[in-house]
Amino acid sequence: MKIIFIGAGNIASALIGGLLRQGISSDDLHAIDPSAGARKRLNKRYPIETSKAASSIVENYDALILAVKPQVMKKAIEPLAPWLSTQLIISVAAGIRLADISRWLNGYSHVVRAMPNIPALVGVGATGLVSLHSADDADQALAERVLRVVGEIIWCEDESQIDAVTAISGSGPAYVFYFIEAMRNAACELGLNDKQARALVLSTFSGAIQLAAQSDEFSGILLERVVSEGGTTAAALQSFEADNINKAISRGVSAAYTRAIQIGVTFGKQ
Ligand SMILES: NC(=O)C1=CN([C@@H]2O[C@H](COP(=O)(O)OP(=O)(O)OC[C@H]3O[C@@H](n4cnc5c(N)ncnc54)[C@H](O)[C@@H]3O)[C@@H](O)[C@H]2O)C=CC1
Ligand SMILES: O=C(O)[C@@H]1CCC=N1
Repeated sequence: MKIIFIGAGNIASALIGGLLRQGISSDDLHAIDPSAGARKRLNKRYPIETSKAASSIVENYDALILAVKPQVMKKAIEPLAPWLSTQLIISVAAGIRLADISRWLNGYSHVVRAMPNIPALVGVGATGLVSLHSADDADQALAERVLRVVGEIIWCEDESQIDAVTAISGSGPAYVFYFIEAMRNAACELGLNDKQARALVLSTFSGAIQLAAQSDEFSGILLERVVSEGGTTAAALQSFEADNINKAISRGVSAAYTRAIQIGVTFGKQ
């Protein structure tokens, strides 16, 4: 399974790191990026070959992962068209729709959209996938093989669901890091030092997540187990409710979803 990345930034780096950690050979990976800085940063961490522009080497790979920003996608992929025959295209860009990618590649049919997330770096990513109707079983099987290496995958039935995946698990690690930072700051305000705060907050997140994953019960029931009437947790939860934190999270996720749709519409007009 030979994979070439178009774009060598944050998500490409997480996927490359994850693939290498899970035993994919560095000889089977390549990254193209016009930025010398991006290539240098990648090569500092991973010993894979890189190039500054697309060339006929694209023909030697089974899958191309498009990992550029949505606004430069058209410009980045148009030069690839002459070297495509049966290779699978996997776009990880937020919003950019399958039909537009196919059109920019002169009607190329082997296209899948994937929305991974950065825990892929440590093999525990979550990826949603959706394919063009014209993509065949072999395309879907290869996309699954590539992304399963770095974590869980789910298939979406229609393309609008991938925008929901983007808002939940694509952007989601940032929401979790935001909550972690807020808890760390709160711990320090209460007099714990930064080392203590980091240890307690990370163990609490990791412990709660493992408990929820290993339990048959909904997280709402697990939450109730922590709450004592008139106790400390109840005091915190009443304060969260008064601040409408639940609604604020829902509004934030909706904003991400709406933005994914806007990105698709705006940049798909090109
Ligand atoms: N960062 C994340 O957690 C996730 C990002 N994504 C998607 O992945 C894409 C990339 O995001 P990041 O890695 O965060 O951005 P980034 O800015 O870190 O990386 C993008 C890279 O593309 C390169 N690039 C620009 N023009 C190019 C061209 N013509 N050919 C090849 N490379 C070119 C840039 O030099 C840069 O290194 C976006 O579309 C984003 O929606 C998807 C899932 C998660
Ligand atoms: O923020 C973004 O647009 C990308 C998509 C999901 C995570 N990062």
